[in-house]
Amino acid sequence: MKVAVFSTKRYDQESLTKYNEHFNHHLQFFDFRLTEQTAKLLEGFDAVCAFVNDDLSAEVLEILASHGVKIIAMRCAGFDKVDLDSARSLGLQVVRVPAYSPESIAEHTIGLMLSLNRRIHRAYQRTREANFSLEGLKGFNFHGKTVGVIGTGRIGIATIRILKGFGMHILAYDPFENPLAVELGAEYTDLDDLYHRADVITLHCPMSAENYHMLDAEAFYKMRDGVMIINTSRGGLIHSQDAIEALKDSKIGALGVDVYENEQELFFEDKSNDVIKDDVFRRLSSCHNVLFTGHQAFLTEEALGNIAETTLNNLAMFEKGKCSGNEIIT
Ligand SMILES: NC(=O)c1ccc[n+]([C@@H]2O[C@H](COP(=O)([O-])OP(=O)(O)OC[C@H]3O[C@@H](n4cnc5c(N)ncnc54)[C@H](O)[C@@H]3O)[C@@H](O)[C@H]2O)c1
Repeated sequence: MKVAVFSTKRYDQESLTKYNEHFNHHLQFFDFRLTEQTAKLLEGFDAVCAFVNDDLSAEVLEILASHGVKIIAMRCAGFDKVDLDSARSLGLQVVRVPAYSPESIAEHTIGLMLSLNRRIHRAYQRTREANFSLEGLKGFNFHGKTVGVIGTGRIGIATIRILKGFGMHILAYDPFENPLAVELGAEYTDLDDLYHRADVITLHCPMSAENYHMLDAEAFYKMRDGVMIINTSRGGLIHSQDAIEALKDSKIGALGVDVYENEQELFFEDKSNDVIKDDVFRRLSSCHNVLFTGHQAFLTEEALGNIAETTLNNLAMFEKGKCSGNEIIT
């Protein structure tokens, strides 16, 4: 298949090229994002391979379909950027990589928790300047504390497995209870109770119209003072402006985020020579108790390999008229 691969970095190109030896697709890499403008380049392509911040709105999908594209292969788990109704009505298939390595995201989640709690990000800066003062670096034991896990799918379960090792009491919320979570000792409860009791809250649910800004001023109000919040899911789950107010009031004691609601303007690029115009981001990132990573939770050797192999196989199965099991349009 002739595949236009958008938003590629060197690590994507290396893993896709390596695994494509078994598939022989014709891959053309673009380092820029898919937008209404770049979609116009796609005459003669059968497929588009897109990533988390590519634009797959109705307008873009219409351009792709008019150029003869038949399938969108998301090389990620989330598909919140794809207008599925339009894809369906245009006869476009959409495939994804549902589970490339839940442990990669779970381990990054724990990395954010530990760094924030024990102020490792601050200690790193200080010791480089021979400042060995411990003032302001006090943390707390995770052992015996309560963590609330919102979303108990693949990544939520992988995270619970690690949290259990810390000796934490685990609360869980998910509209569909997962027996694996119960087996691991998690206690399912409703959101209000989770907000009320959790010392740490970690988000592992997908982004949807219903849960857009699920953590807003009203939700923060119900939480414990000084709560730690971790988001490695999707930026739109947190109302960033409300989070700033909750940080100012010390309602949020620590915020660790790998995703941000306006990340498409920032993440995956070197902006160190630019003046960042996003004031909300600037205010958040200036807080000593906020730790950002730039959507890197997936970035492990194992995850990249699985993403490449599954994506290329999804396309190969479509070409053969077969199902891979990773179709979103059914
Ligand atoms: N930062 C990264 O690099 C990265 C990488 C992969 C995935 N993700 C994000 O992680 C999310 C979770 O991935 P997964 O593989 O565990 O998905 P999954 O489909 O296995 O699990 C998601 C779970 O969330 C539950 N859920 C849905 N709506 C909910 C709600 N409103 N409240 C609570 N739970 C709800 C579902 O019932 C399901 O059990 C993805 O949707 C994606 O946004 C981020």
